[in-house]
Amino acid sequence: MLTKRICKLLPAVSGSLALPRHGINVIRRRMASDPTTETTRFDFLVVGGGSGGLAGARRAAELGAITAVIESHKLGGTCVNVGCVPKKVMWNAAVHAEYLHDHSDYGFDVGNVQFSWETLKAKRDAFVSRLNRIYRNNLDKDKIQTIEGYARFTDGPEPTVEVSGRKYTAPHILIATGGHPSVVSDAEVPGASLGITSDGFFELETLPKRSVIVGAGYIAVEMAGILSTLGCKTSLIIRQSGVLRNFDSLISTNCTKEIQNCGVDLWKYSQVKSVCKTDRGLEVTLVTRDPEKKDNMEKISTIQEVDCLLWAIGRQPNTSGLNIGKMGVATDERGHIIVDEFQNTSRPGIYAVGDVCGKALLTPVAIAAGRKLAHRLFEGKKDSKLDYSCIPTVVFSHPPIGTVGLTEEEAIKSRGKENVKIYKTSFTPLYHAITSRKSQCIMKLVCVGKEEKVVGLHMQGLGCDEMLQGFSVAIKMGATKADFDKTVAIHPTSSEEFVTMR
Ligand SMILES: Cc1cc2nc3c(=O)[nH]c(=O)nc-3n(C[C@H](O)[C@H](O)[C@H](O)COP(=O)(O)OP(=O)(O)OC[C@H]3O[C@@H](n4cnc5c(N)ncnc54)[C@H](O)[C@@H]3O)c2cc1C
Ligand SMILES: NC(=O)c1ccc[n+]([C@@H]2O[C@H](COP(=O)([O-])OP(=O)(O)OC[C@H]3O[C@@H](n4cnc5c(N)ncnc54)[C@H](OP(=O)(O)O)[C@@H]3O)[C@@H](O)[C@H]2O)c1
Ligand SMILES: N[C@@H](CCC(=O)N[C@@H](CS)C(=O)NCC(=O)O)C(=O)O
Repeated sequence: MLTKRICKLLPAVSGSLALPRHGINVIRRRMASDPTTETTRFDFLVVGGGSGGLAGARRAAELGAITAVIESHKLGGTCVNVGCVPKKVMWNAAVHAEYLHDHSDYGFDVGNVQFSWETLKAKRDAFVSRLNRIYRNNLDKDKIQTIEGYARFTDGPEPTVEVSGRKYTAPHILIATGGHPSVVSDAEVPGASLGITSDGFFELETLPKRSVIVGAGYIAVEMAGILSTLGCKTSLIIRQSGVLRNFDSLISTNCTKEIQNCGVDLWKYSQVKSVCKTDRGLEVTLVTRDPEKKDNMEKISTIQEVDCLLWAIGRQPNTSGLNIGKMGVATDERGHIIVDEFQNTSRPGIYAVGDVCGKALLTPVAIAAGRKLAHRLFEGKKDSKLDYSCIPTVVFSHPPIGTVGLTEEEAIKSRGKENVKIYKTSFTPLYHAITSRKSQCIMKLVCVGKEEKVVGLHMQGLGCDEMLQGFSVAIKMGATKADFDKTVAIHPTSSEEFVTMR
């Protein structure tokens, strides 16, 4: 069963493994060590063995390029080790906890159910370690050299990368070094370093009893939902009135409600003022200034006996140690590498993909950009580039959110209010017809022009995570509202509402 699941996650494990077409002799010839400079040469040198780097490297090798991947930590990068994969395991566990509440309504007497975080963590860690090994095997099978260590650029007649005193070069070097969680310094918030980030969340050995999460984005919403649903008293501290403020307003408003519906204690218009350690845990002092209240007075509150303070306030690119400034690789004010639509940096022969570029920080985006680049460089497909429009994304909240394309606000801004037509609905899914626990399903279609082209689709509700991919295909193909209406509904499902909206 596990093997089957891994294969689904990693198609190449079970599928045919494409070896470089030129064979091993060519590898010897092109992966040559220059005895005068002791620099090893490849066709393609990839810095970072995460989603984008691995995908780009493997596609390049398949297309015949002699390739190496440099990784300083664990193969698989953020997604495999401290991101999507372990997060989804935790979300699945939380979904079990939710369903447990509904079992008696569905006629099951499950008695006194015990939950072991320790068991879950051990199984999750074992799975992640297995993925690390699979990725290593995949690289070996594809004849891609894995170089362990931290890469740093050194300039010379050509861009060169140094790892543990050894030098490597290639006519094409890809930077796919991802990012790391942003932190608040103790100077900004005294005691801030007593907290952890999402990386630390995956190291927790026991389920915290009392957690405080700071942030209003994907990670804050997902981790607050997981902890609260698994039984930890959880407070979420947000600076404004709602979470996910960059999402469509319907999603932001509804998710802000749902997060409280799953037991999270939400502190709006609040920020952490200070943190201190007591013998009963952390004491987190908050400052709240609520503009919705008449007096709008600053209020100071304290949350005590906190055993997990988690900062989830965004991510920073891994560029500071690369020495790329001296290479003529331009970065923005936050350190993200600036690339054009073909992932070219400002230095010819050096490219960047994934989180390090700071645009759409999602695994499939990094993978797709890496693969498109490989086709351009090693298959001569000069127009091969990723189209960054209409990228579907799911937030694994409770219930999950699915969203693709323009928000209502973006459509109005770009097309004018008179050219935008909105269809929306809100209902209680049939699953909840007989449960005392309820969650809503909300849906919105954003259409533009006379033809009512669907340019945005936003939803939150049971099953919305798995519902999104198919609708994204239709929207990418340019479907109109009439195309949606022409499609016969599937009953009884929540997704049918999208083809019967009026
Ligand atoms: C908690 C969390 C949950 C997430 N959930 C999802 C999700 O559900 N769905 C989704 O699509 N995305 C999710 N993401 C985002 C996703 O993980 C990233 O977008 C994706 O991993 C980016 O891939 P990348 O290749 O750009 O970088 P990474 O995967 O971060 O890989 C970069 C690699 O480069 C290595 N590296 C860095 N510097 C050097 C150096 N100088 N030398 C050698 N190696 C170096 C790092 O060790 C790392 O392995 C999540 C992220 C987090 C943090
Ligand atoms: N399911 C998924 O696909 C998934 C899951 C996890 C992560 N990711 C990716 O990883 C990225 C990083 O996730 P993230 O949640 O860390 O970042 P994020 O989604 O960018 O959200 C961070 C939010 O935290 C708030 N914030 C920023 N600084 C703050 C501060 N000093 N104090 C309090 N709040 C602050 C901001 O919200 P306000 O401005 O509203 O205050 C900001 O939008 C995401 O953007 C996403 O692309 C994807
Ligand atoms: N469905 C994906 C593969 C699954 C996937 O996204 N895997 C993540 C980690 S579990 C990844 O980073 N893959 C990099 C790679 O497959 O090269 C694809 O082939 O595009």
